[in-house]
Amino acid sequence: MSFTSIKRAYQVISIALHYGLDELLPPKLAPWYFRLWRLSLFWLRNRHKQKPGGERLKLALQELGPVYIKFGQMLSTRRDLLSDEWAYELAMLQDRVPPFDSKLARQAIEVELKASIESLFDDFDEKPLASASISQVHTAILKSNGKPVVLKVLRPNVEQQIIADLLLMSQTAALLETLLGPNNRLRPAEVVEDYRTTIMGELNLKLEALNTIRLRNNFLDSNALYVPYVYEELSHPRLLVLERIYGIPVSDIAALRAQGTNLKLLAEKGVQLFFTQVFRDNFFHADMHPGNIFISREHPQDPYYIGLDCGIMGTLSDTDKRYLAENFLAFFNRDYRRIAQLYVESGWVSPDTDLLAFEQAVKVVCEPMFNKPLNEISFGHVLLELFRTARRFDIVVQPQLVLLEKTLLYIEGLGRQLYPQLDLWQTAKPFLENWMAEQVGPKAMLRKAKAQLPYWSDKLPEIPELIYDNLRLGRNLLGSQQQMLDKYLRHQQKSHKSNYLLITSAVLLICGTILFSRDVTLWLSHSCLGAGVVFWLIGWRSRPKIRKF
Ligand SMILES: Nc1ncnc2c1ncn2[C@@H]1O[C@H](COP(=O)(O)OP(=O)(O)OP(=O)(O)O)[C@@H](O)[C@H]1O
Repeated sequence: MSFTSIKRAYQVISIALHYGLDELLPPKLAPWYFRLWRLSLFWLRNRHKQKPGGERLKLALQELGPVYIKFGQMLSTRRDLLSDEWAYELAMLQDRVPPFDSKLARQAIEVELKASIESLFDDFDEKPLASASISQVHTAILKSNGKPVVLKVLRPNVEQQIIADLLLMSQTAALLETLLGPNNRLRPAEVVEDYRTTIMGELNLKLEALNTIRLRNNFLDSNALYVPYVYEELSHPRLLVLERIYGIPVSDIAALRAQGTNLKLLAEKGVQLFFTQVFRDNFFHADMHPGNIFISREHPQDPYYIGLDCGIMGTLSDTDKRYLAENFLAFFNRDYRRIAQLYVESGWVSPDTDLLAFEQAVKVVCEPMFNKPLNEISFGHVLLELFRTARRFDIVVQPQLVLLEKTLLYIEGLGRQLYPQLDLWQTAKPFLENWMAEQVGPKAMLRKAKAQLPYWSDKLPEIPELIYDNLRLGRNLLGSQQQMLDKYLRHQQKSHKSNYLLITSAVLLICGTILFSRDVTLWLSHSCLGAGVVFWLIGWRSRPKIRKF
């Protein structure tokens, strides 16, 4: 451990203790040696005793800096692990942080471009447009086409800070894992691993550039989503150059109302967008917080979304998608047995799961939701509750489904904020039903056959040869089977002959012995005994050898 990591570890510990996070640990995690260690750090008192636990955790993460803030934001979506109160507090974490020196930003941009800013851009604004935990955004005009662009550049040394913090986090998680035992519900190591994948993805702006291009291409002809153009040739792992957009932040409802935006249509488009990304494209934006979503200023009667920040994208396997759609449909048909079966069939829970008990548990969580009018039921909460229930039955947590659940919660929250009467089910049901019909109907068979076509056209030339080989193999097999059968029959015949001789020999020997003992004619008894011995010898010699067939 280097001096810097020791210093950071002390800093983390002192902030945690100042907010009394040690007092929030369950007794199992605070054995006597932990309490002794805590007493030895007597000068680090809890200075926020009067505040509730969730708020103390939020404040501590905020003070610990960007990596911990993002961690808290991610944790806030793990409602299967946290109570609602804590999840709510963590969801309020904001990662707006003071900007870093624009000289450093300029330097970093020029290193990536291997050219001076002035040679490629006009009007580079030294004052950042936005400054977040990982990057800072500056505006400029691209010299080559005169179009406004933004330059998103990573903070200096952000990678080293993140790697150091992640190391500390995984060491703490490993310690907690040992203290909690293998069957713990909190799974700290898994949570930290999830986070590592997410944050490391955000550190590579080249990846973000590729994701943005792919999402943009998926929605090129759409009137629901616009994704800014990426200047790929100017984008690098630490720098992203994008078309500048001038939308209204989605959270600014007052501005949206002022320009007469059709909020109902906007909310419905949001839900459709989500389902299109998940079910049609299998590529969904998984960081849909309000800072990343803007609304067009043009034709407010038919508004569209503008999506930014494609650092974290999710995909689902075909099987996951199908089970998910069936899950929603089964839920709205109140078919709880089907839900339980789906969880087992998809492999999300073990095949040994007690289906009846699981079905009952699903019913207990789902049935009360129907006490609400249909337009108040939240898809996100249905999914969340189902995962929570499945957790009791040892669900294997699927990171891609957790991402999806988080995105769904965002979309719903957003939709209801824009248009509180939004009937999610009515908006999504036709989409899901159509999709399901396409997956199982004759159309789906035709599509799957089409998808298999390249494989079969590749294999087709080999087919005659394969048939010939198989026929020859079959003929050889038949031949050898016939031989085995003949051998078996010969063996049986020999065996019968030998048994017959041995039995005759036994009868002659017994008769001979009886005649001899009763002093009946001597030659007769001796002949019987002699014939018995001869029959025995022939029978013994003609018995078949023991062999395997
Ligand atoms: N193409 C763009 N046009 C106009 N403004 C933009 C553009 N891209 C980013 N911004 C502004 O910069 C802000 C931060 O950008 P972005 O969300 O991509 O950064 P980030 O570091 O990934 O932030 P976060 O940590 O919140 O995810 C956005 O909220 C938006 O205000």
